Amino acid sequence: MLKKIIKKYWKENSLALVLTSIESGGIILSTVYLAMIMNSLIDRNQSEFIHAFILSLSAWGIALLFGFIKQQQIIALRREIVNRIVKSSYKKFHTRNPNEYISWLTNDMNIIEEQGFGNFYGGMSSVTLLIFSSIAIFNFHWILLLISIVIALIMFVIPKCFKQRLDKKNIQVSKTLEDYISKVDEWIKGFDLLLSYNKTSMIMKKLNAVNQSVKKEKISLQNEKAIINVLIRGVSVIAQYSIILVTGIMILLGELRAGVIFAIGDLTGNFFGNTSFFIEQITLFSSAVTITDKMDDFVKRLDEHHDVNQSPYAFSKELNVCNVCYSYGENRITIPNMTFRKKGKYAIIGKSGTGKSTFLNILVRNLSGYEGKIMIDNREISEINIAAYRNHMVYVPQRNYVFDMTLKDNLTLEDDFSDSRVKEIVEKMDLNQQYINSENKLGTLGSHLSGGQAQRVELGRGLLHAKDILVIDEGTSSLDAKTSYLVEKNILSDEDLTVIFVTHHLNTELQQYFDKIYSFS
Ligand SMILES: Nc1ncnc2c1ncn2[C@@H]1O[C@H](COP(=O)(O)OP(=O)(O)OP(=O)(O)O)[C@@H](O)[C@H]1O
Repeated sequence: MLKKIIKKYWKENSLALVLTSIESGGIILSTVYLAMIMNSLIDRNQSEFIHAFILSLSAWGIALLFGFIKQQQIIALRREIVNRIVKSSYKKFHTRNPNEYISWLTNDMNIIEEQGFGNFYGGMSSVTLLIFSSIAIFNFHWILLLISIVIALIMFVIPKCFKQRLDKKNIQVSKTLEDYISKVDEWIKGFDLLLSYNKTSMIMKKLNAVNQSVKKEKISLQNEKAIINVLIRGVSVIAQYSIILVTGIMILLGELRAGVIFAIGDLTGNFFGNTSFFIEQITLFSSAVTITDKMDDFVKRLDEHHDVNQSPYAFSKELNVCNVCYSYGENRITIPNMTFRKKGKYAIIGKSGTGKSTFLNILVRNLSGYEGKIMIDNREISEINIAAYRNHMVYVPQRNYVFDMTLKDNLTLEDDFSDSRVKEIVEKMDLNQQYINSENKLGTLGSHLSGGQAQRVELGRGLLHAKDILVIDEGTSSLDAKTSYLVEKNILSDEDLTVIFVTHHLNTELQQYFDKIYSFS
């Protein structure tokens, strides 16, 4: 994926390359500018002073611009990853622990930022300095440059021998970091529970264990890098001495003047120093690219896109469920035959584990690969464009999810709804009216709300967005009898909606509102 991004932003990269060259040139010229500034001060030459000063400022300006462009690349990569995650289907998204995505966008981005782009641009800078030194060495004698190039090529072979091991270690580090994020999420969130058991020390124990693995993998990666660097620098030192030796011989043979010996050390130091630096940087850069391979793999397995502007579709008569079975491996679940008429109200009851949530997940097309038929107005649901289908069906899942936004934003999900409609929903859900225009946020995962309030926010969101069919999975399980009666009655009184309501506590007083009650066994 990184390769793709680099290709896509090649124009900016090549610009950055030019800027790096100018920046490197600027670094060398800065001494000249300083000398010019000092000379102009001594000579009290005002125009020369301004000239040198502007040149000096321009060099630094370019360096700053270069830094800005470099930053843009990382932003682009983050955006690309988020874009790909957003486009994944329910099934693909859940092939991974959500914390892995968090790790991609945090840890992996840091690795790519430091080890990837940092080295990429550093490598570009070395190339420029390398070119300057080569020109200078060539100026003395072409044989010196030829020998330098041959040794430099040998140096390029060294990291190739270690490439596979380095890539593997980079991936290992990235994986242990994913694991670390997952464990931090799992155990830190369990704090309240563990506190009541006097077992918060478990957090320390579990996180220490996974931290040790991160440390071990990082040290192992660091060792690998150190071995490569020592070898490259070793060859670089030997190369410098060899060139000095050759220069000495050439002076004795009368091919070069004696003064060259004083300059060649510096020049070869620059040449081989930058060659080894370049090799190190490019090696680290290319192994950072390997991390993005796992993201590519994820993207290749995406099969479905959420394009909400797809062809229109309308629910006009009825939805039929006929001989549907779903298997989780060996566990085969049989769904009873059911019919849901437009604008009808249906309850689904049944013992825990009989497949009610599984059915709802099939119905809202989170799960595919079922046997049997689910027909909506005589059309198999899997044949309808998924985005268009979801536009008509709203699903309120068993586990509610409240974002750290205001009540209004949580209900509307930042869609356009009139204030009066939002107010009506807040009333129907028996939520506090004073929250409607409040700027107060509801806290991460609704931490500023009670369990029952969070559930009513989720139900309100569903009711507000539902156009045709509202599917609710135990949506009132955290509410007291009086509130759940009120909220359920308000939902069931909506004449235009088809409601499919899974519940463990069917309110006898509300039975009259249901057209049919289906029982799972
Ligand atoms: N992702 C999954 N992987 C494997 N098995 C699963 C998965 N989800 C559910 N199951 C199994 O499928 C069966 C039906 O689960 P489901 O959640 O649909 O039941 P339910 O009737 O909704 O239960 P409850 O009333 O307790 O919510 C259970 O045996 C459950 O263990």
